[in-house]
Amino acid sequence: MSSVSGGPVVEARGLVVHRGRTRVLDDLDLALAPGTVTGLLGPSGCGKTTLMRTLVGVQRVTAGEVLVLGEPAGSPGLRHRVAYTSQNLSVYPDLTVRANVSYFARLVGAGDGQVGRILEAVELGDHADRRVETLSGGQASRVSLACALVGNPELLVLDEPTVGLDPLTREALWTYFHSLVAEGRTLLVSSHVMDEATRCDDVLLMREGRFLAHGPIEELQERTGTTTPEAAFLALIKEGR
Ligand SMILES: Nc1ncnc2c1ncn2[C@@H]1O[C@H](COP(=O)(O)OP(=O)(O)OP(=O)(O)O)[C@@H](O)[C@H]1O
Repeated sequence: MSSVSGGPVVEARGLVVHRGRTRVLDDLDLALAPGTVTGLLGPSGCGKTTLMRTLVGVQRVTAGEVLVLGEPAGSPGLRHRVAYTSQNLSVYPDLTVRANVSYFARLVGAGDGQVGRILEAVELGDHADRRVETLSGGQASRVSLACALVGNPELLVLDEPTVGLDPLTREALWTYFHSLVAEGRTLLVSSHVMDEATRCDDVLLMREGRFLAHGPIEELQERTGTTTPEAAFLALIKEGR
């Protein structure tokens, strides 16, 4: 699936980003392996969204280099190969679920069969003919997700995709994410919920614009002598002081 012959799908070096006067990303190095799901975890305001915006090329970079699938982040050639869902809804509220997803499908040349498959995958098949404005917040955010997924992107950058979801839907979504990984796609998924670390191949623990650690959560727990992602995170903060 990855076009960079086994090399990292995302590679950042010396990445610095300012927002206003704040240095929000502070000299980050990062490599994401193909066919993995990485959890980007850290407290509110630590820079997760800013990092994701940088990877998809919509954030002004102060310094450093970011390559995605071998090309500079935001290159036109990456448009259909990289999908991003933000925390804001990016769909048309007055259109039905199916009309929204079909619209995005046409933009990327995907067929009706793919629209149906995606709607089932995000558990919106039963709501396909409802207007988005009549859905709950969690349902509406899954419409955004379906729109992002419909083009079969190689890299998916998903900002808090499971926020506000009930446990069953959350479970179904993670099952779907793992099926994408099994196909060789690469996912970066942010979350406030530390427990979601256990669903990821690797976690990136972030604090105040820097990475505290990057690796499988089991290894980080072992290294810190802890038994939960939350405790590992707290131990790593103490270690870093
Ligand atoms: N448009 C902006 N102008 C100035 N500063 C900003 C802007 N957007 C975000 N920031 C600041 O950048 C820092 C990182 O914000 P960011 O949204 O990347 O964090 P986050 O980890 O995604 O937070 P959350 O989990 O709450 O979404 C915060 O200190 C925030 O106040």
